[in-house]
Amino acid sequence: MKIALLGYGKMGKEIEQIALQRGHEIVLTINDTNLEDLTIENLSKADVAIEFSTPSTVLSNIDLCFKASTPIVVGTTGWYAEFDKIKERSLTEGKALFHATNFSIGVNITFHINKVLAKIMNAFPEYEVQMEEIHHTQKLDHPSGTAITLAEGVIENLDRKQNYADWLNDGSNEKPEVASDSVLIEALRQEAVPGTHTVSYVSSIDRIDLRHEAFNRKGFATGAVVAAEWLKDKKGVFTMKDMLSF
Ligand SMILES: NC(=O)C1=CN([C@@H]2O[C@H](COP(=O)(O)OP(=O)(O)OC[C@H]3O[C@@H](n4cnc5c(N)ncnc54)[C@H](OP(=O)(O)O)[C@@H]3O)[C@@H](O)[C@H]2O)C=CC1
Ligand SMILES: O=C(O)C1=N[C@H](C(=O)O)C[C@H](O)C1
Repeated sequence: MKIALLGYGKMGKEIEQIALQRGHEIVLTINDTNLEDLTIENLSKADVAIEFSTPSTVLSNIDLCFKASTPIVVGTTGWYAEFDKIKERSLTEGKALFHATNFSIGVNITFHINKVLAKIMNAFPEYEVQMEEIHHTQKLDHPSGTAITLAEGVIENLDRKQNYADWLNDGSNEKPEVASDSVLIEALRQEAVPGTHTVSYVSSIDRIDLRHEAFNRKGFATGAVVAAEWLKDKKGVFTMKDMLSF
């Protein structure tokens, strides 16, 4: 396949390596220094675009891919408040969009277990649920997209939780008080951490942790390339659970 990489930073470069290993061709790479190449004409030459840029640039990149009718795989996080509008436009205009807050298989297994665990915990009100995400210091958004997906999995399945609260713990602020129906997500920023997520249930006598730790970015990048291969020749809006068989 001919692939356009929208965003050629940490993830764009990792995706390039995996895509080349899998026999694909990179026909366009875009970062902040060559935005003049980001045209409908250039995008039309690609079979698929893979978008890992920034929360402030992703929406215009989706728009350009829709105009070029180039299927797009989106890994960028921090834009999901606009998701419903984008989904409706994609469906109305007959475009192809694959989105995921996390493309790694390990995290998607964790998403599934998280939902099952949350359902079980309805019977055990003595446990309080809390969440932690740790990422590298360059990360622009908080809480992470993955943490939001985990929180949504809890909220859908654990009757005593209705929403989540965000706490960027940079050492300068204290743990906030949150309403009893809220899941607190603590975001920590530490040098070079690719992404670690923990969902914890804590009682006065013990603690259960569901934890995923990425050792590097290969899982995210491989998942994005496999999603691009899967998306080819499809129309509609898809995510990992459409592609995975569990
Ligand atoms: N869904 C998933 O599995 C994963 C998602 N992510 C998400 O992917 C995104 C990117 O992460 P990461 O690669 O670590 O970030 P980086 O900061 O390393 O890379 C972002 C890239 O976007 C480029 N860029 C800036 N403006 C534009 C534009 N208008 N169009 C296209 N590219 C542009 C930047 O260029 P320049 O360097 O010149 O500024 C840079 O190359 C983040 O939102 C992150 O949360 C990350 C990992 C996994
Ligand atoms: O910014 C990152 O690096 C990551 N972002 C995604 C997120 O916000 O969940 C996925 C992964 O954790 C790495």
